[in-house]
Amino acid sequence: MAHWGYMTTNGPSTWGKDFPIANGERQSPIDIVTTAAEYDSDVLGSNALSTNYTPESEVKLVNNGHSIMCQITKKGVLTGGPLGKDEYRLEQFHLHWGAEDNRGSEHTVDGKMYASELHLVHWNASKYSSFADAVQKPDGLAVLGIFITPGVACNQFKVISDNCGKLKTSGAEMTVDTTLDPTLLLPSNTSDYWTYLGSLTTPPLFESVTWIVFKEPVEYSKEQLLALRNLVDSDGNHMQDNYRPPAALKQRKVKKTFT
Ligand SMILES: COCCCN1C=C(N)c2cc(S(N)(=O)=O)sc2S1(=O)=O
Ligand SMILES: [Zn+2]
Repeated sequence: MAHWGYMTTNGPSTWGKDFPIANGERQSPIDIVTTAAEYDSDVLGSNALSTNYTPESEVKLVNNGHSIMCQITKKGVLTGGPLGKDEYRLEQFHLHWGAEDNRGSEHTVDGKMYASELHLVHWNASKYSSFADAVQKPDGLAVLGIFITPGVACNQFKVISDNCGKLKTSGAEMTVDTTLDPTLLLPSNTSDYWTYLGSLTTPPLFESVTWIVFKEPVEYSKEQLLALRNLVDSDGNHMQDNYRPPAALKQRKVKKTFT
């Protein structure tokens, strides 16, 4: 099987061959049509989404051939909002981005694409015994989606962007001794978000993700975005445009926590 990627020959339009769920009923990302999203005070309003992350003392960065990923060892927890009482544990975060600032995010808002999108991946530790056990369950994962727009540098992201040069090739890994507080990667407003039931946006495309996409974007500097674009993917090309375009909403409703 030719390895999946984002080129014409192995990109999102070809994934259905090896991963038929690509045309499933709850695929991600989606275009968020803001006027169609339903404000749902009781489910969402009652218990606010809450993150309780412990700052990492060292981070493991991996160029996995289709993104740059930061593996988390501390036991940060996400709960509340659409997740109810279940506690979801932070496992890793990674990003998707474009070759230019006008594209790169996976979710779009009324058709608008951002320059990049950060994904904090969590698994339901209240119901499952491990990440691998949770990854295929319909309520197994929760991913926070944060839009990224060019602007001032994000200090907390510096530990990743300053090391991209040493992670150039696919498979490269490194451990960096530094404190990283994942809370500081989030927008200042974490009350306003859209949420819906979806999937992984890369193969194996498991339909196991409760998506929480924040309305407020965060800023990264041009240099930080360029650092991402200089990474090299598993085909030896510049890792750019590693985003899946929006999938059909089908019979789903998007909820929002703000009016
Ligand atoms: C057995 O392992 C199956 C896949 C494990 N993962 C791999 C991804 N490519 C991936 C993409 C994710 S995304 N883009 O939907 O956040 S989350 C995620 S993941 O759950 O961390
Ligand atoms: Zn992702």
